[in-house]
Amino acid sequence: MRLVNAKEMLRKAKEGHYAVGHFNLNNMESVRAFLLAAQETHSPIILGVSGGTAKYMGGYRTITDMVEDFMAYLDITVPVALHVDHGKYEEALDALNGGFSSVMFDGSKLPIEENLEKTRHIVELCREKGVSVEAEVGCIGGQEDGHVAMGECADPAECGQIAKLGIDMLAAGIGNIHGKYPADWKGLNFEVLAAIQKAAGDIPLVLHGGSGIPDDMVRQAISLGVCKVNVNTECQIAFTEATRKFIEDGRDLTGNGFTPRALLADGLVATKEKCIEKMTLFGSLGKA
Ligand SMILES: O=C(O)C[C@@H](O)[C@H](O)C(=O)COP(=O)(O)O
Ligand SMILES: [Zn+2]
Repeated sequence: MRLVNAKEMLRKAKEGHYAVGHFNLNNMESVRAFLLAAQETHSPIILGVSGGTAKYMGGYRTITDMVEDFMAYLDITVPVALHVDHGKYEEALDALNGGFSSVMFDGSKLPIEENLEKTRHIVELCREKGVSVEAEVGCIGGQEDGHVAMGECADPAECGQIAKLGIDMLAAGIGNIHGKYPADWKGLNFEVLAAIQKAAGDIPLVLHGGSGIPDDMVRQAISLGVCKVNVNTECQIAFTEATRKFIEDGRDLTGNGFTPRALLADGLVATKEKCIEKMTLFGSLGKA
């Protein structure tokens, strides 16, 4: 199966009251781990690529070719969307030219008028190529410049404005943040989430910062209209901890003692298991 855009998988998720997992790629092992997890559980999946990952992995075209070739090699038959994550304007255009099937343009740090104008333009370009579009309103913070944000909430009126531009999904702050949540985090704001969904009509909503949110909050968010949940940090931790344990147990010294593929094998398995755990929580198993 070829890459698909995220429109149809999110429409089905909305109708079926579950969410599709968005998992960030970080290296070749993560490509393999997420594709195998989705195929094994018969789940649709969205593979997210940040600007940093695009640079690390050789640019958007290289990643498109790698994912498509892996899909053919592993005989992947479930729907897979390849999605720019938090794309700046130029990154969104590069990914569009590089064969991505879905694009997030993140104009949330711009004045709202500029965010609307640039999102409108990205939507026009993506429509021509059958590529789905995610927009963002109300900056979703994280640990930046040594300061841990506590989670901003977006303005539902602004969400209503951007939803009218023909986007396919909307990311809006509801108290969620990227990375590890601080101990005194107040939780998701479900009143704001309900108001945003009302303002955005039937546009599927996206929950960023999906690592570390208590399961019951994730379920409630899905029941209120979240159809895509982004996860990166928990998968990175799973990979790193498993790899560290492999070394600390001295297993890297078995065999010839210097094989990189063996060194990374446990990390791959741990990433796949974490992905399946999250897809189970999101309710997407068997929905491909
Ligand atoms: O960290 C990235 O580069 C990707 C994230 O911003 C992603 O969009 C996301 O929201 C995942 O959040 P996390 O699970 O808290 O890392
Ligand atoms: Zn994010």
